Amino acid sequence: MAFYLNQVPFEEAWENFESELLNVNFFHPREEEIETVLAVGRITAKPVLAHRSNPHYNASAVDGFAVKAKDTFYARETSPVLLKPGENCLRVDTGDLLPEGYDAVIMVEDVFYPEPGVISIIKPVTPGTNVRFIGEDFNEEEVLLPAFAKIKPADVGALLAGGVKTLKVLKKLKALFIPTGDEIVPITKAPEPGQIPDTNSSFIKAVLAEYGYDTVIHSIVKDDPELLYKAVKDNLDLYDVIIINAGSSAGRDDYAAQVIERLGRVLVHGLATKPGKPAILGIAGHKPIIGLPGFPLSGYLICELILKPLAENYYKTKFHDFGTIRAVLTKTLVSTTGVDDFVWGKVSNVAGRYCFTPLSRGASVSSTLLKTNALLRIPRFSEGYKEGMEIEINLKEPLAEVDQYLTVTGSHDLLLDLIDSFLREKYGIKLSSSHVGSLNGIVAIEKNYAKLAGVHLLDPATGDYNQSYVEKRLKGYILINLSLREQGLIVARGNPRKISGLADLVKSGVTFVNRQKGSGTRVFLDYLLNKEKINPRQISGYEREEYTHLAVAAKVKNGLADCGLGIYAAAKIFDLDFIPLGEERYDLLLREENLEDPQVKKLLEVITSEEFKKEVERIGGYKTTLTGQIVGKG
Ligand SMILES: Nc1nc2c(c(=O)[nH]1)N[C@H]1C(S)=C(S)[C@@H](COP(=O)(O)OP(=O)(O)OC[C@H]3O[C@@H](n4cnc5c(N)ncnc54)[C@H](O)[C@@H]3O)O[C@H]1N2
Ligand code: MOO
Repeated sequence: MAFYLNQVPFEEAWENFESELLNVNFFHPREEEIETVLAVGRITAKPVLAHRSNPHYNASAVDGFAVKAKDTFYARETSPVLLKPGENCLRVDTGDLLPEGYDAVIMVEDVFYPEPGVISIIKPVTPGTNVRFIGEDFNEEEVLLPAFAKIKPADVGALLAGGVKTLKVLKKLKALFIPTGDEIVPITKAPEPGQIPDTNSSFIKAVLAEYGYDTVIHSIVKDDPELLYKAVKDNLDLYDVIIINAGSSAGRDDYAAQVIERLGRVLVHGLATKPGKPAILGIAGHKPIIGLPGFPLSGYLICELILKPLAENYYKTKFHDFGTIRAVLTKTLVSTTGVDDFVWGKVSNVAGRYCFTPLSRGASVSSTLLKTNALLRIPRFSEGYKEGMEIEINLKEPLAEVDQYLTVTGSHDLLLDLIDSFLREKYGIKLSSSHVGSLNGIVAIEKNYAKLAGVHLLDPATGDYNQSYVEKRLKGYILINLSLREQGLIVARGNPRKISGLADLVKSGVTFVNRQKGSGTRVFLDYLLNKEKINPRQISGYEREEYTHLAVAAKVKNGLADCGLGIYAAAKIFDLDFIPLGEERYDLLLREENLEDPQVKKLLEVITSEEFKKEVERIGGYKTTLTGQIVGKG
């Protein structure tokens, strides 16, 4: 075996892989003939020549009268030339064949009708006026498309005009995706604890489709080296690329490398990347075999780093490249040297500059895939990047779409999802929210990392909300109320622990799930605990932190905690019981200058609309008496 879980820089690994594939002639074009009408997105294998000229006959370019130019030579306003349709001129329409013997066309609106059966012309025309001659557009045998061109929708029209009904394109790369693992079950089955639904197969197939692969999904192969060996061996001749999913690392049931080695050669096992470390690159029977790490983000990255360039080399074209932009990093990222760290995040435009907010870096976190629109690479010689630095990021969607985002940060509230739906439907604006808690939300507005922040911070000294906290950091700000909302204890349905208030949290056996420090809910809890003279250290689970109301409710629902503090709406969604503890003010904080921002203005239109307020009241646990009103300024 060439390398066993070595850490090879990915460029080096790719170069090694590519040169081995060149040696076995893998990138040699393989072609097939297909119908032009089905060719969009395919890559031409050869130059495509016109089968006929366009136009293929001399045609009138206008509605008018076909004439012989020499007959009009003396036409003047003062001495018009009279012609007789049917005798020395003919009525034609746009696209009609130019009749034999005629060489120009005069538009109907340039002609006068002095008497029936006669037309009068007051300006001469030259031969060819308003005529499209044979081959004016292109001639038979002319090259319409070069080899290795990606066929666009508009190309189809031109090809068909040139009589090209079928053409030679590169055969699509055929990939076989083999999901492996005793714990993996088909997505059609409800997974039992310990079982994992085979989400990778469909996900990676869809990713590969964007790079021009046709992927077939093999049935799930158990962790048995003989079964995996057979699955690969039996299919080696039928596919261009074989992908073995999971079983790539050094676990007891990780057989991918061993199987590849039996059938051919492992070139690389282990990349100096994070995620994606255990990837395997091998060759058997002149075919590339790739061992994809099982975690979704790891597998996705290997698609980007290896399977994408593989296809680009074969098709000699680039796929889904939206380029790079420079953006300000909103959070410090620490990275291990020696490893290229890839971080997915969300980029949006705030106050004329792009801001990049990293998402969770866990390789198994599917929600990162849902939210991301950009990828950052921290090179292996770097220890990371500091918050506030300008960095280069790789876009994963077009810049025009990035510009549609309105960034909201701070505390999480379910109404933000509702606002997002309203904004998308009415104005094509997309809310991009990240949840960092109220205090960090204020910091984000101060640093101009977001246009809005949700805040609900109770000042224990005054009983008022938000203003005193914001004043400490910001000048020129505005607080606009989003809603008054009920906070309380979220407990299991039927309240089996008989919890009636905070005092019950210290009862023996009662477990609690908390919100993160800096969140408004946490401040509220600590305020109440202090008021009731309850020692937080006596609460079992006080140290367990979640980032959203829904996450707290989900913990209670799943029996992982007996109760948590959160809003009524979260309890309702999970069909849990709720013990109200008080009403709080949830406001949106923004810089005064952003009040005139077009996206912010639309958001204010949404939240002040009756339609929105009605929807909010329907959810329950919210009051809209102050919604949309300026409740603080400074
Ligand atoms: N001792 C070591 N342990 C691990 C190492 C290591 O170097 N030494 N590397 C870690 C890294 S990094 C990764 S990434 C994973 C990769 O593991 P495998 O490729 O061997 O995959 P499995 O362990 O079989 O599965 C991991 C995980 O992937 C998910 N999975 C697998 N198949 C599917 C599928 N078809 N659909 C959805 N999800 C799937 C699943 O969550 C598995 O639990 O190894 C670390 N360990
Ligand atoms: O490659 Mo693993 O993906 O770092 O988690």
